[in-house]
Amino acid sequence: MTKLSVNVNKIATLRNARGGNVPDLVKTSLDVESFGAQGITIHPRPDERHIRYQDARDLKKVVKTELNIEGNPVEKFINLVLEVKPAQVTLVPDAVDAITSNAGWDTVAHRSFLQEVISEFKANGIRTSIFVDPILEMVEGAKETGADRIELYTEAFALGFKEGHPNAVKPYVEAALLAQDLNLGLNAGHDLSLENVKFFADSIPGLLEVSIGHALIAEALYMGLEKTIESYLKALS
Ligand SMILES: CC(=O)[C@@H](O)[C@H](O)COP(=O)(O)O
Ligand SMILES: NCC(=O)COP(=O)(O)O
Repeated sequence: MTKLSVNVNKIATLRNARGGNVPDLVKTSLDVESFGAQGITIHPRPDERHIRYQDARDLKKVVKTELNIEGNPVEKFINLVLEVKPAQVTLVPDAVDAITSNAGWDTVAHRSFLQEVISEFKANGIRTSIFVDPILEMVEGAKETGADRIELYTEAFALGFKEGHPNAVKPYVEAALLAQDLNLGLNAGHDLSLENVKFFADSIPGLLEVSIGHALIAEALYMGLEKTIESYLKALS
């Protein structure tokens, strides 16, 4: 079974639009858990435009499933993760001004930096994952960094699938098989939705976790959060 970690960035975006505490990120995250999601993902960006660093501290106190913190390991982010000690940290090489994550790591060019950061997180008992494109050399490079898992960046799959090309999943299957051979755990995320997630999860061997936010929150506008999460859990079972 693949676990569902709900990315609650968009709840924070909505809250920040008015400056108060509606919707309440902590309450929504607890509801998400009570509806059956097996994890909560947050991606604090340096400008704190959605998730604030304080949100990570607040969520750590109450999340009973797995808290996954994603982000670019700049000093401020590293310090936050070491303070909060989530179940998992996912390293994403996003530029400060990026609208959203738009590429995986070059795990060969950044190997020694990633090795250093990962060993510090692991020494603090935090599971580590690296966001990568489905490129075999990058999966091999991720193994060399000492990471526990990789998260496959699924935007290209989502786009191909939407345009009627289910074979867009092929590079992901190959990357997943290599990850299995290398004994690297496998997560995936970005632009997954109720339309594509079942096909993706059924195609990918050894998929441990998907993190989904943007589409899930948009779908919940029509279906409600509880029913939407139920639909994802069914698709992933
Ligand atoms: C790592 C990743 O794929 C992202 O999708 C992400 O965490 C979402 O970030 P935004 O909510 O800022 O678009
Ligand atoms: N790691 C991906 C994630 O957390 C959510 O991405 P998206 O569903 O908002 O595109």
